[in-house]
Amino acid sequence: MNEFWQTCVSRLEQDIPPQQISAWIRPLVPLAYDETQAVLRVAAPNRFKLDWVRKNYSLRIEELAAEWFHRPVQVTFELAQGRAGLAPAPAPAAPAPIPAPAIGLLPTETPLPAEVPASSVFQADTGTQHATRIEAPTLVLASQATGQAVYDRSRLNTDMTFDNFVTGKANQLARAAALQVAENPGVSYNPLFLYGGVGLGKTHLIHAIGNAMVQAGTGSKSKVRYVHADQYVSDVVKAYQRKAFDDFKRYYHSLDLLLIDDIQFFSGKNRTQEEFFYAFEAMVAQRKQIIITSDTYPKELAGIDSRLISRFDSGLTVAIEPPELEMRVAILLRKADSEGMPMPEEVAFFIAKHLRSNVRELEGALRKVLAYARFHGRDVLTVEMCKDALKDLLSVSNGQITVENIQKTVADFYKIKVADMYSKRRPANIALPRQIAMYLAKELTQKSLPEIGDLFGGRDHTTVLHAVRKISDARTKQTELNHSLHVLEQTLKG
Ligand SMILES: Nc1ncnc2c1ncn2[C@@H]1O[C@H](COP(=O)(O)OP(=O)(O)OP(=O)(O)O)[C@@H](O)[C@H]1O
Repeated sequence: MNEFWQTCVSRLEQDIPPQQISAWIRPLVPLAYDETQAVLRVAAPNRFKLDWVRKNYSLRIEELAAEWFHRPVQVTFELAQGRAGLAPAPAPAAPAPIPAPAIGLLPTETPLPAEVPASSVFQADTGTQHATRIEAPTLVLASQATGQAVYDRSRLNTDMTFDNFVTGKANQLARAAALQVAENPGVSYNPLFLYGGVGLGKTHLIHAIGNAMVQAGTGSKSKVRYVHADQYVSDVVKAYQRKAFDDFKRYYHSLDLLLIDDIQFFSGKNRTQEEFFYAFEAMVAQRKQIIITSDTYPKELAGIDSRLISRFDSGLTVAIEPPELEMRVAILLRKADSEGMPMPEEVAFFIAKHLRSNVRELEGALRKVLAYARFHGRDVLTVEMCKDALKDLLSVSNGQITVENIQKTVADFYKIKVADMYSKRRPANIALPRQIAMYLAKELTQKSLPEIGDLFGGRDHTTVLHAVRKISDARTKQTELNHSLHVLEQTLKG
């Protein structure tokens, strides 16, 4: 069941932008598949998400389920027990106090996509006087009382702060740099460039900087802007369509703080890169702070103009690495606490020992354990309960380094599908990670070359040998590759 769900989410990721995946798909929890009725039950964390997902994604999920289970499948959605669970990860921008009505600057004039009915974009938060629109594609805050919609222009997620950012060896440098920048924007490190694998806290940290600046009064909310690179690209497209580049430039060049997430999405988008280059130059010249995140360090970014790469590297570049065991435990304890269900240390150690790759994965596991506990009416978490709640996850990560672990970890790291590890496809962005996974399989497991070949879609042992030689040779010559391998080995060894 969980295997189906993981595959289903990866397939949806190919069709749906990442922010919408985070907002709508990740918060869903597959509950059960009834084989006799061919019914798949899926839980949504609240009524709004439930309605939205049912309307917009149920057909696609049914198609994927039919493909997986080899028969027509009906998907039913229900509210998660007690509407419990962690906030979706990463959470969409959080409700904030309603600011004074804003006159839309270009990015706030983004029309709703055609399929979004105006009546459904506001989610009433029972008992409160505000409503929140969730990522479709921009965040809107509205006062229900007055019916007056205003945009939160900063797009800051107020849930992501320094206070709730757990620190350890893996991220202490990044956090120190982020704090320094929040205290001295525009003068200490400009730009600050944070890079690291998926789900390691880059987005969290840049929101924390924005929130700290707004709170300290060093950045007025209207002059701080968080933007995902995808959104920036779409703002450029809209400026194009409306011949509104002057507005676009005026808006971006006037910011005090620009937080731009996942810059690797600029790859191959030349006009976007050009506009960003001008914004960058204008802001840095005026000592306005820019903070960038990416899945890799500047020189490794593919499809990005070398002028930009050299600018990215001109401030401070810091890595966030996968969390070590103690940090994973600390994160679990902290997050379980904030969910009102304290976790005994032995339970946190048990989960952390088995799930090593990133914080988002830990949050997912915690969500499952909490949902399981609530469903079974338990108020104390135990290791036995975790074994049951996480059995699908644990069978993949059973504490030992297996070829399956390696394939999943490498696929996550390079953002490709696990299925690509066995497929016959050979584009370079897949072939290299696959060779790396073969190399690690040889290094870190007892498997023979033919056994490894079998586990990689029935490849010949000479193919594996070639990959092992190639990667071990390349790592002695390429510092970047060596660094990536080091991170992967660390993740796998926990
Ligand atoms: N050190 C940490 N302490 C507390 N929570 C964390 C920490 N690191 C990450 N998280 C949480 O893990 C989730 C994923 O983090 P985040 O979205 O910041 O990752 P990311 O590095 O930006 O990933 P991606 O590259 O996939 O966008 C978030 O809910 C975030 O709050």
